[in-house]
This record gives sequence, C-alpha cells and structure tokens, in this order.
Amino acid sequence: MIRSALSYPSKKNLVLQCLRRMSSLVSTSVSEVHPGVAHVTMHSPPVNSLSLSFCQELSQNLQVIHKDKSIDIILLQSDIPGIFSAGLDIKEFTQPKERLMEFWTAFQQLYIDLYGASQTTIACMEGSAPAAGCMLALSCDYRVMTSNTKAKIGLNESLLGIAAPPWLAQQMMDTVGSRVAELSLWRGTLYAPEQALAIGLVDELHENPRERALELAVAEFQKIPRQARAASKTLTRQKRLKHFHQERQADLEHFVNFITQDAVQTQLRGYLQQLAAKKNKK
Ligand SMILES: CCCCCCCCCC/C=C/CC(=O)SCCNC(=O)CCNC(=O)[C@H](O)C(C)(C)COP(=O)(O)OP(=O)(O)OC[C@H]1O[C@@H](n2cnc3c(N)ncnc32)[C@H](O)[C@@H]1OP(=O)(O)O
Repeated sequence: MIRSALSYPSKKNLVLQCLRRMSSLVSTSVSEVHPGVAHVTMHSPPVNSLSLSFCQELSQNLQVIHKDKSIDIILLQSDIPGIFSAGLDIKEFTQPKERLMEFWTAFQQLYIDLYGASQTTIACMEGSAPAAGCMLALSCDYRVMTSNTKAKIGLNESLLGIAAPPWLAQQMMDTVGSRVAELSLWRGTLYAPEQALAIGLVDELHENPRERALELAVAEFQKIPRQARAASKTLTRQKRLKHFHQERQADLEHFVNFITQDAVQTQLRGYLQQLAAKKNKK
C-alpha cells in the first residue's frame, strides 16, 4: 500500500524539510513520499519557466538528493495545473553577456544533475513541457504524461527562431530515433499526449501521472536492485555525459554567440510579444 508523505516523518524527511526552510529557496520543494522515494516539486508560477535562479535551485536540490543514499527514486513533478515546465525563461535570453553565461552554465549543470542522476528518475507530467521543459522529461528515466489533450510536449525552439543545443537534440534522437527527431526539430512540433506516446517521446499516459508514477516506483522499479538500475543507466548515459563535459565550454560560447545575434534577438522579442498577445486574447 502506498502511504502519503505525512505518514513518514522520518529523519530524512526532517532533514530535507529543514534544508528547505534554512535556505532562501522557494521554487522547488523536496519531500520523501514513501521510503526511498522523493518528490521534487516545481512551483515557480506562472509556468515554471527556467530562470537562472530556478535552474540553480533545482540543481541544488538534486545534488542534495544525490548525496542521500536513502533515496533511490526521484519523481519530478509540478504543482502548477496544466504546466510541467514552459522551458527556459525567454526573458533570460535578452540579458547582458555575463548574465547569459551564468544562465547557460546553470542550465548545463541542471542537465548534468538530472540526466546524470544515479537514482531512477520519473517525470510526472500533468501538463505541457515545451523545449527545455521537454529536456527535463527527456533527462528522466521514465516519462508518465497526462492523457489530457490540452497538454503538449516537444522541442519547439525553431518556432522561436533558435535551435535546440546539440546535446538536447541528441536526447531527442536517442529517445524517438533520428528521423522523427530530425522532423520534430525543424518543424518545432509540439505533440499531444497520444502522439507523444506513439513516437515513444513518453512512456505512458495516465489520468493521474503522480499516482501512476508512485505506483510504478514502489510496485515495479524498487523491486529491481538499485545498483543494477544505476549500472544500467551508466551503460546508456556515460558516453553522452563524457562528451558533454568535453564540449561544455564550447557549448557555452556557441550559445552566447548565437543568442546575441541581432536577428535572433529580434525573433525572440517577436515571440514574447506573440505570447503576450495570446494572453490578452484570453
Ligand atoms: C547548431 C545551432 C546551435 C544553436 C545553439 C544555440 C542554443 C540556443 C538554445 C536555446 C534553447 C532554448 C530552450 C527553451 O526552452 S526556449 C523556451 C521555449 N518555451 C516556449 O516556447 C513556451 C512558451 N510558452 C507557452 O507555450 C505557454 O506559455 C504554455 C507553457 C503552453 C502555457 O500556456 P498558458 O496559456 O497556461 O500561459 P500563457 O501563455 O498565458 O503564459 C503565462 C505567462 O508566462 C509567460 N511565459 C510563458 N512561457 C514563458 C517562457 N518560456 N519564458 C518566459 N515567460 C514565459 C507568458 O509570457 C505569460 O506572461 P505574462 O503573464 O507576463 O503575460
């Protein structure tokens, strides 16, 4: 039987709660929901867009959990209805160079901390996950998405006049195959849940992704020896991570050079205006 977080006022739980209270961190919370299973919950309204501080905070929380040997499964979720994460905070793209570098470095680190986690990670998506929101999901080991057709997932960067970084494009290729990824990337396709399931971008649809993820964690994944799960991950991810570390500095320079181009900045401003206009029409 699955019990609620409050049923487990374990030492671990208290440590995690104290850590959160002691820090000024506010956009993510961590709680042990079942022995060995931690929820990492994103709550940065309105849309969980990944700003510099949000990336840093999420990373910091993941690093705390990584060191905690009592946690072997992480469930990544959002408490904003209809949204998993809107991806990178587009306003960050218009900042001065120093800040852009800090921002991208934090985003790279978040990828390392999530994709490279030794624990088993499950993305519980109750809403949309465009672009870097999709990166968060792709970095997890398993993806459960809502069956609500309003939710969308995919890499829509091309529609902003930009392109996904090579390592994110690679994650898409690893997950759905080269040809589907290639088409998705240049079209900027955002998939409805049934389509995402059909191409293998998500693993399961469920009316209640949180409930399903916890059930999977306890009834299925925890039954597989922890060290075997971690070793299997190493088999498939180590090469990618090694390459990423080798290319990290070049990736940073590439990002800054690309995003500061006048044509790109014009496109991004136009995209932000489209978002605002869409909101005004509601
Ligand atoms: C070889 C070439 C190599 C190139 C290397 C260069 C690398 C460059 C890489 C750049 C990588 C980018 C990855 C990204 O993540 S880009 C971000 C992409 N994200 C999006 O396009 C999402 C846009 N948002 C939406 O589609 C919708 O908001 C939503 C998530 C579906 C939610 O819809 P909903 O109707 O609920 O909400 P609203 O649209 O009304 O939005 C509410 C407010 O939130 C603001 N908003 C939304 N998304 C973002 C965002 N990503 N960043 C900042 N702000 C965002 C929106 O403007 C509203 O704000 P307001 O209340 O102030 O009006």
